[in-house]
Amino acid sequence: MRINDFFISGVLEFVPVRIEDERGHFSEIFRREVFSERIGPVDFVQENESLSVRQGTIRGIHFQTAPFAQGKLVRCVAGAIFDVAVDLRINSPTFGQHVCLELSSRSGNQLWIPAGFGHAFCTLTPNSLVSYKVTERYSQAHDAGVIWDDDDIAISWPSVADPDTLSPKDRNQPRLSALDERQLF
Ligand SMILES: Cc1cn([C@H]2C[C@H](O)[C@@H](COP(=O)(O)OP(=O)(O)O[C@H]3O[C@H](C)C(=O)[C@H](O)[C@H]3O)O2)c(=O)[nH]c1=O
Repeated sequence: MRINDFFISGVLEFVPVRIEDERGHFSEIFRREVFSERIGPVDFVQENESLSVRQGTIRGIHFQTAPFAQGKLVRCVAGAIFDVAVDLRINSPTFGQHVCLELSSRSGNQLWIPAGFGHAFCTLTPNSLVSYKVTERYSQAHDAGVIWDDDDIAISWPSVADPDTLSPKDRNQPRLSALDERQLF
């Protein structure tokens, strides 16, 4: 497992080893001891899957507020996505800054996004299937977000990004500057 870090502390890329043979490949996509050596003890309590049939589908920027803030281990099982993690930790020196990374079924890479971050992605292919483990269960009452094209966060979305694909919820997310500190981490 190769592990890469970024300029924002806590966010990591995991790239599992693929053992190829004439049938295809085998890969250990998660082994707790490898993960906890680097991240510390985490308990994944739920795993999600989302299929986006259209290239350019934008989902997010989402997070859950305390006490249901989620760490997420994200991978793209089919297709490819432009994945984004936004630092929403109030006291972080990189507050409001983001990491973006292509996740794809071809590379098998994964992004670890700690609690305290917003998460969003844009699909780069049709029928992109995203699977992610989370460290807290879903709580609709704690589901929150920031608008995808927030000026202060200033994500350079890929040219295929299509705002027409936004869910009604995502069309109406608040700007980062409009969020009350109690809604953040
Ligand atoms: C997240 C979630 C949603 N739902 C229900 C709520 C809605 O009825 C339906 C679709 O939810 P939503 O529109 O929030 O799905 P996405 O737009 O894919 O949101 C996700 O995408 C971004 C990128 C994320 O990182 C979050 O995990 C998550 O918010 O699934 C559940 O039943 N359980 C859940 O854990």
